[in-house]
Amino acid sequence: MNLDQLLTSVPFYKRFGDQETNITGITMDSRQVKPGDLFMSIRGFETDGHRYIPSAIRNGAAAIVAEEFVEVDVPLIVVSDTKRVMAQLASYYYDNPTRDMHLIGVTGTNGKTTITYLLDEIFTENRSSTGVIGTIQTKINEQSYDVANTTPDSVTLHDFFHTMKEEGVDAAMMEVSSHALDQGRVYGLDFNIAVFTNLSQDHLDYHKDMDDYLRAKSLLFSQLGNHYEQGREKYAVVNTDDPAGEMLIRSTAQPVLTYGLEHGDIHVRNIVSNETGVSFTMVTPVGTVDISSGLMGEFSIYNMLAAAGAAIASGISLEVIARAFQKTKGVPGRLEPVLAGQNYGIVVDYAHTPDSLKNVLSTLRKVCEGEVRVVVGCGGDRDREKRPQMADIAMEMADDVYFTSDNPRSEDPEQILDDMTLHLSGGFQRITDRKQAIARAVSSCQEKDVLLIAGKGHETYQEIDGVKTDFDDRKVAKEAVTGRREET
Ligand SMILES: CC(=O)N[C@H]1[C@@H](OP(=O)(O)OP(=O)(O)OC[C@H]2O[C@@H](n3ccc(=O)[nH]c3=O)[C@H](O)[C@@H]2O)O[C@H](CO)[C@@H](O)[C@@H]1O[C@H](C)C(=O)N[C@@H](C)C(=O)N[C@H](CCC(=O)O)C(=O)O
Ligand SMILES: Nc1ncnc2c1ncn2[C@@H]1O[C@H](COP(=O)(O)OP(=O)(O)OP(=O)(O)O)[C@@H](O)[C@H]1O
Ligand SMILES: N[C@H](CCC[C@H](N)C(=O)O)C(=O)O
Ligand SMILES: [Mg+2]
Repeated sequence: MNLDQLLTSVPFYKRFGDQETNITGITMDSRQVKPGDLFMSIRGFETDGHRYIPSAIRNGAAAIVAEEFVEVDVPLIVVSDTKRVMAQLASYYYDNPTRDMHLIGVTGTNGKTTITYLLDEIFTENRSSTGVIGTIQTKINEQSYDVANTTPDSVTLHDFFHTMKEEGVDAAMMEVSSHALDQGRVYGLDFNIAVFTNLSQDHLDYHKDMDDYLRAKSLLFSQLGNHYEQGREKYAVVNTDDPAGEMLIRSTAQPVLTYGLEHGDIHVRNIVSNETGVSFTMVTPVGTVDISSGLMGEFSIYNMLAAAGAAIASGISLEVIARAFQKTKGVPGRLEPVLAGQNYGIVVDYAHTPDSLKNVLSTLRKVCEGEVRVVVGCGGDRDREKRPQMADIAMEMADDVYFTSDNPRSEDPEQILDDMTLHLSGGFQRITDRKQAIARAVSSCQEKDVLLIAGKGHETYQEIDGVKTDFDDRKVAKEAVTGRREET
């Protein structure tokens, strides 16, 4: 594409060098630059992309976008915010793919992955062709792609949406993290529906405080635009049982569907919750329907209400929604049972925040006839404030606690465990090696106990000292059960 044509998508810029230039790709990483690419210089958290302009040009960059003047012999475009301009350029370059599909964005501290999976199941039940972007994978129809972030950068996103359009996807659901909103990764995407799940302690390594975290979340709702200008049905779907919901409602000009357990446009009656799942009557503005699902716990009802809200706003019938909830197999690594022929329960779950740990432990408490045991750690290079909070929850809610490592990344694992445990007076085991911690916990289990292995869920690695090695809680737990059986 011609550079002049591409630049029509950017309202304000200064151009140096007016030679005719053809652009054959957009990239923000000098190491990925191919001849003909437009190189975006991004000031990041680790380094400054402007430092790599010479290396981008050596790799064949045809033009540079930067936030300051630099002497180069290819066209230079100077703008005030390269991250957001990158999103505008990517939208134009990939022919605004999200304008041609139904796009649902889900934000909130917990439940995003689960809700996008439920929406995928609902839209598939409705015979749509679907695309999903999130923590576990990007999925376009049946094809799966690996992802480095829950919400990728704007070029990767537009590339995915372009592929979705080519593959005939008509409904896409994506997780929108607060980091992505803050960094403009989703800027320029044309969302039809924005969903809010809940707000609780996390990411205070990144956001200044909880208000700052909520402000980032609110960008998804202000981005929904103006209903009348767009001429397209757009909705916000908001959990009003969460106090943060009100602020998000004020952030959007679009109509809002609220949900909550007892109050809200969508709410429930007659909840039955046990070890086989939940059932309830769902009351909605378009009618009432009985729901029965194998998903466990009150928090799963919230996730179903959020997904139902987005589906109802998309015009999908209650019958289709109920059928999808009935059929759902759940999400990998979310309350996933480990079945190795043992007479006690083992569950792997991605709870890595205080609120999610509390929810999962309280769900297991209600169904466990024996002792509840937990193996849990906290991630390195992430929110330090949540560490003692998660430890307190484990101590209060479980009968037997094993503190261990969960992706220490560049941090000293002992320091993380100190943050979790130094304020405690005992009554727990501290085993830094996660495999050993799981083996010890498994060896303590008696008939009818339940062991929760929390924090890593679907992850298949452990990152120590910046190096990722294979590690899958589900496999390690199975091996521990087998090992215990062979010992006896
Ligand atoms: C802290 C953070 O959010 N970092 C994100 C950010 O990278 P960064 O700003 O640190 O980039 P940087 O390393 O400083 O580099 C700056 C620029 O120089 C460029 N560069 C760098 C080196 C070089 O040789 N050449 C070169 O061109 C880089 O490509 C980049 O454009 O922008 C990148 C592209 O979008 C992200 O991949 C990266 O996510 C990192 C990997 C990360 O761990 N992020 C986490 C905190 C995150 O975003 N998590 C949320 C989910 C959280 C949740 O919901 O639980 C997510 O959406 O994934
Ligand atoms: N609505 C909810 N409220 C509280 N906790 C929840 C809720 N839904 C799921 N959880 C808990 O949070 C964990 C993560 O769920 P899920 O992966 O759906 O959330 P997420 O928002 O995508 O997380 P991430 O921010 O890591 O992408 C689950 O394993 C479960 O323990
Ligand atoms: N998206 C989350 C994942 C946390 C998962 C947990 N296993 C950890 O490594 O902290 C984050 O990056 O904060
Ligand atoms: Mg997720």
